[in-house]
Amino acid sequence: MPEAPLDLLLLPTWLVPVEPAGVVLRDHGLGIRDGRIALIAPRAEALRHPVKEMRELPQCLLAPGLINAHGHAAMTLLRGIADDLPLMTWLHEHIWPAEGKWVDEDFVRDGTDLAIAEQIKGGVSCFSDMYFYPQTAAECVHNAGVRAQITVPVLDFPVPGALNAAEALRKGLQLFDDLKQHPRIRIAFGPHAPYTVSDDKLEQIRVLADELDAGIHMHVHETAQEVAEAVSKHGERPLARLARLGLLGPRFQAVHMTQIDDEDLALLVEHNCSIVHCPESNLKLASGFCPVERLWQAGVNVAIGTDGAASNNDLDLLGETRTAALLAKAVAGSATALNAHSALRMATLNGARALGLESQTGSLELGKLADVVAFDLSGLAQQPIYDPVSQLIYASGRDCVKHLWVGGKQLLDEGRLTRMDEGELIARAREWGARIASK
Ligand SMILES: CSC[C@H]1O[C@@H](n2cnc3c(O)ncnc32)[C@H](O)[C@@H]1O
Ligand SMILES: [Zn+2]
Repeated sequence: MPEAPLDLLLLPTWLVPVEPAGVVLRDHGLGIRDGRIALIAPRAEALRHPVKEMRELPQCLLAPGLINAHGHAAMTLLRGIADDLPLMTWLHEHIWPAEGKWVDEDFVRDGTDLAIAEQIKGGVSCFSDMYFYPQTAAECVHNAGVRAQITVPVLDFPVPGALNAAEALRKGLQLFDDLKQHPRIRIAFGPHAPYTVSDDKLEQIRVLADELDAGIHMHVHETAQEVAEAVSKHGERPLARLARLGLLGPRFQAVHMTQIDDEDLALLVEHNCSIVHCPESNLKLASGFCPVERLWQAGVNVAIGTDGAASNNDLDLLGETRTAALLAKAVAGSATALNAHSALRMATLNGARALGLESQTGSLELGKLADVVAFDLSGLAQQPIYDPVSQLIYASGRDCVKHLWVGGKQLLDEGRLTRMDEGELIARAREWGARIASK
């Protein structure tokens, strides 16, 4: 049988598979067939394969698409509405009142589309979302062609789209059912935080997540205040409470974790949990510092997230990765902490692992989905190039993102969105901005 032709052969100057770690392949080709990576070979060998389409990518670094492991997509429409405030003031006095007033299905649709477009332009092939009207966010993901974990938000009080936790879970279970075969969307549970979800609901979520083999994604230990209040009210740290309730395990995604004592670390290791580190949101809200190097040394999987655009204020995962690499050194008091290759791994394969997708995406390996980003390193500010990964993490901005494929489908071509109308997205966002600012 003659070999079936590749659908697409990409020929970059550098190919960084992420797995194996630390490898940079020069002058190699990556072939895609049926949405998956079908070939990685030296250029001359790759060119001997039959191909339908070939793309030369001179001075480009080809890497796995970036994975934004925590965000609130539709909050793009609240970008800059309440800056320079600590978490609880920001949330109680500004964000929750604004969400109560403005968030409906149209808000979520327009805000999520804007977030998806911003992320595609920033090289993100997959993101995690925790927001209201998850069914609407799922529709946006479906239409845009990206990959996502959509979480079902659960809180003890009424929120947009659900009068109570029971309604949120009922609608969430319907979403699980509707999307269980979706090739790009994975549904998970999103209990908001230990201070907003009571034990009975957490226990219910544990049972459902076990039954459905689903992820549990939650803000945990975001600030020292959260931990101190829990200890003074209940005599227990929030992570210890979650362990007692049986929530911790390999499907548990603890977002933030700026406060980690020895017992917390032991729990994270014992239960093989993932952490989602959101350094810029933590810096801007002065929430604290996640001890990334300590976690890394202990073998805990650490992924990266931007958090929402109202606390970051962008969805720039490449920038976030640079911040993470720099901050890890300052927090560890060691310049060797989190080097550029490890930082890129956090932004790709570790994100995939946190979301339970590591067998499918997060690295450029044969058989994996073709979620691939091409960064253009030909610019003046990136010269000379000793190590292209160092140049990407420490010397490049998201303007160098040139192409993005998700499952082999091109969503960004020469920096332009292929499926979304940028002008229309901007117009819709401006309309929301004008409406919200006028009230
Ligand atoms: C369950 S829907 C999401 C809910 O979370 C709020 N939120 C956004 N960022 C944060 C954060 O850093 N900590 C806690 N809560 C946050 C968002 O505004 C929604 O209300
Ligand atoms: Zn968040």
